[in-house]
Amino acid sequence: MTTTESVPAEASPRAAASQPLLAVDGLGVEFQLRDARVRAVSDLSLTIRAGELLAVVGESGCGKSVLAHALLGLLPGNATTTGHAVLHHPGADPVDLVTCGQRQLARRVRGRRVGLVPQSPATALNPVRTGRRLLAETLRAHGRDRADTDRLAVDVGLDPADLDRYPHELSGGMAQRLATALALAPDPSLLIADEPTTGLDRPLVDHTLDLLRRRCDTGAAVVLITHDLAAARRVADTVAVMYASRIVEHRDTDQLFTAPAHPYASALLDALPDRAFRPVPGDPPMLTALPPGCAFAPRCPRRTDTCVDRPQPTPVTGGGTVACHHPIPTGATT
Ligand SMILES: Nc1ncnc2c1ncn2[C@@H]1O[C@H](COP(=O)(O)OP(=O)(O)OP(=O)(O)O)[C@@H](O)[C@H]1O
Ligand code: NI
Repeated sequence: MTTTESVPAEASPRAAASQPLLAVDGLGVEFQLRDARVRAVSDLSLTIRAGELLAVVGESGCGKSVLAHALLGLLPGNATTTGHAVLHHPGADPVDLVTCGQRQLARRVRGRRVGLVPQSPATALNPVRTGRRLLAETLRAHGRDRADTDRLAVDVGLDPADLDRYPHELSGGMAQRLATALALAPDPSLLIADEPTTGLDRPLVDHTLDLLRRRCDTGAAVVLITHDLAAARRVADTVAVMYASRIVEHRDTDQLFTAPAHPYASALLDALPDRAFRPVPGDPPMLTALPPGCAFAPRCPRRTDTCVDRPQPTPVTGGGTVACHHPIPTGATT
């Protein structure tokens, strides 16, 4: 804790939840291909607070993983990133993750203040080291006790004996849990978990989700990227719904699930087995040829001529934002 902090570090998680940790403003990512440009993230703005678990949901290819990689400076050379993503940290200067450069990201941010559970962990693990060695090295690099390896394994639902295996000896689900343990080892203030429950059976899915929730309850923040809307509902405080590179709705979890405002969010919820179990009609657009207006309009039952203009995110009664010319009335009173 520093004397300049207005909220004491030992404040309750509820109090900590008022501190902005990451402020993303106008983030854009474009990939240059030989004969086309892929617009993977467009004008994306959001704030994540300490103690908050934000779920990012949306159909395959809408830009969720690119968003994660942009925040960590992990995009390939054909990517151009614009906008800002300012990470605040008690007792340290804020860092703009978009403009600060690879050196700062590597030395001060990646795997320290911000941890990533990658979407395909099996390929991200060093093949010539056992899980125990990978974990012990990460712990030591961050000044933590190597003996914590077993505790971290148990935390993520891994049998400590499995830490003595090499990555190729791990099942997909085991590699997934090891990747989560590696991301947690430095005790990051922000954890970005990209589909962290892939390959896990239901009890381990719930175990992982509860682990992420507990991290937030002790003051860290988590971005959970997931296809699993039930998972988002179980643990997230807020949900950002992405469609074709943009956030189209960002609301409190209960409010979104009770009364979605964007027709796409509503269609996603209707696809759930315990609701209408009806897939979202039509296909998402190519990110190489996004329309100038609302990208969902061709699939949208509420579209009108107005939708040829791009809708901007606007506040929803009761909190949050929706980017739609014809949002579904949410019924909220204040
Ligand atoms: N290096 C790259 N070069 C060109 N296009 C890319 C590159 N990486 C990703 N893309 C494109 O960016 C878009 C967004 O990809 P992204 O991986 O973020 O989707 P996603 O929402 O994470 O999907 P999923 O749910 O399947 O993981 C896709 O159209 C993808 O093809
Ligand atoms: Ni992805």
